Amino acid sequence: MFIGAHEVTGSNGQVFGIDPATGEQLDPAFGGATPADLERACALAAEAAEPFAALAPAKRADFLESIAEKIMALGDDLIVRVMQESGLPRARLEGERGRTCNQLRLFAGVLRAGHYLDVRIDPALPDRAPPRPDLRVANEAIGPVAVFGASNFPLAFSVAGGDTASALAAGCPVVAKAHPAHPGTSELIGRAVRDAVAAAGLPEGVFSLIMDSGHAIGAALVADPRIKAVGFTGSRRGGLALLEIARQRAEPIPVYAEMSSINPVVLFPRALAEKAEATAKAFVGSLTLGAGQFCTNPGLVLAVEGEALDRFVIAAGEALTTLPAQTMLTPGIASAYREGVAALTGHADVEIVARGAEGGQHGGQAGLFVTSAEAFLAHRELQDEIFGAASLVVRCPDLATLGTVIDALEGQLTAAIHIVPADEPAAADLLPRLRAKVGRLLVNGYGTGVEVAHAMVHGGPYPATSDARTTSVGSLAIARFLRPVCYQDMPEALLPDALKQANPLGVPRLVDGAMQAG
Ligand SMILES: NC(=O)C1=CN([C@@H]2O[C@H](COP(=O)(O)OP(=O)(O)OC[C@H]3O[C@@H](n4cnc5c(N)ncnc54)[C@H](OP(=O)(O)O)[C@@H]3O)[C@@H](O)[C@H]2O)C=CC1
Ligand SMILES: O=C(O)CCC(=O)C(=O)O
Repeated sequence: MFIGAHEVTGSNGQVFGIDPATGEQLDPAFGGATPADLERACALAAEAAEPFAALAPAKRADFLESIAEKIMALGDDLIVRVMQESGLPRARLEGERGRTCNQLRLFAGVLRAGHYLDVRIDPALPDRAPPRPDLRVANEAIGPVAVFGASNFPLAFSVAGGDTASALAAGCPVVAKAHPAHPGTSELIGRAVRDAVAAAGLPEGVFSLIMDSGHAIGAALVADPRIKAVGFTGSRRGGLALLEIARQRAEPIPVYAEMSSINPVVLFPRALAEKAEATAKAFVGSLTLGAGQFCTNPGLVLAVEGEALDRFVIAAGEALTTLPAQTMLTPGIASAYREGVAALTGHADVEIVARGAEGGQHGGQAGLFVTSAEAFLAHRELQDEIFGAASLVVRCPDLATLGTVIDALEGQLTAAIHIVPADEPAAADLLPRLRAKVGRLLVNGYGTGVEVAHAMVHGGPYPATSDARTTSVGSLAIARFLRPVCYQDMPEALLPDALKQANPLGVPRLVDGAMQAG
């Protein structure tokens, strides 16, 4: 672990990585944090909060870029360890490393551009009746943030992933809790961040990495009064547990939890008639990407029954049958997947369309299933997330019933519609109902492979996330860790640089309601 600058082997139980391909326990043993380790990490984070928040944005940008450089400098040692701990293939992990570093660089750009500060100045109007005071507002860091690394993206959603990058960009110290599925990866990345903190001459409490051999330390981290927000990606049960801890604190805090989503894909009739087979092939590619271990995985297909949907189902089934099983991330995730699929196959109203090949100790065998709209509407459990490469096709008698199915859905990260121009009137009717459910609507594609960009939303209504107003991917993610602070009639010398009259940071500002470039 890294408790500030210090390398610490915890003495509170042990955490081992497991090679999911073989089930073999990987050396070395990592030690779990003691309450004293956690206390020190939180105390250091609290000490670092003010100086880190006050650091010039351009310096924080340099720091984020330096983390990216240090991650790249880990070279193949990093990739080899992540492969061992996750069972994910090299090409995917090299891509994920690139995404992780680009995410850090994206936030460096955000800091240099300055829009994130959302500076607004309403100059005093002393002659108005009543007089208006001088009002200046800018976003400021919320304080230390707890980040829970996700199992399924050991780099891009983990120790130096999107939550950490956006919190550090906002000027918030981070106490990261490693996911126990990849302790070795977490140590390597943690060292890169710790070294970047030292190289930038920042207070050591800007970053700590803790391990937990059970739930107690993670829970105590969320409960610690010095922590002001939490970032989490994982199960609904885990996210809700952390939300409950945060709610019961003397000072409740926001928990930004990204949890479960089945990402409906709506196949409109004309598109289905024109391109059922090609759509099915692309669908199976997205469904089985990374053994289906994406929260953006297309777990639900909605369409009007008929010959065109039959063609889609047959083509998707044929594509899926030929696929080998893929090693899942952990023994626990593989068995949860098998249980989820068993519940579906045992359901009286669900038919099996096709299964992929079996294989491997923790192999995920892909599956495609079909049910009726009537059964889907009657059985709420049919929309539970099955984390892995399983999807359910819901045959609807008509578009009106398809709309009713959409209305019955829980909140989702994404929904995809497949259309040709002749479907647009029907799509226009259903879009408002879909929009009410999701954070991102996409056309003729699938939600897997989220672009890290300024206009991305990786969020959505509960249970996709705990706060539909936010995103965990893309530059808007920084907003989760900022809060507006207004200065009224503050003397120039006491104002933060972002709000000084001469605009020393050169940031864009809304002055008396008019936008001024930086
Ligand atoms: N939709 C999605 O994006 C994802 C969904 N999942 C789902 O989650 C299941 C389990 O996967 P996993 O990644 O381990 O997700 P979990 O939600 O179980 O765990 C994620 C992190 O939260 C911690 N945690 C969970 N519950 C608590 C608690 N009550 N108190 C304190 N800390 C807690 C875990 O710690 P520890 O493990 O040490 O207990 C871990 O660090 C999968 O089978 C899948 O169903 C998983 C990943 C992504
Ligand atoms: O699809 C992606 O690229 C990201 C998916 C994701 O956020 C997740 O699985 O947790």
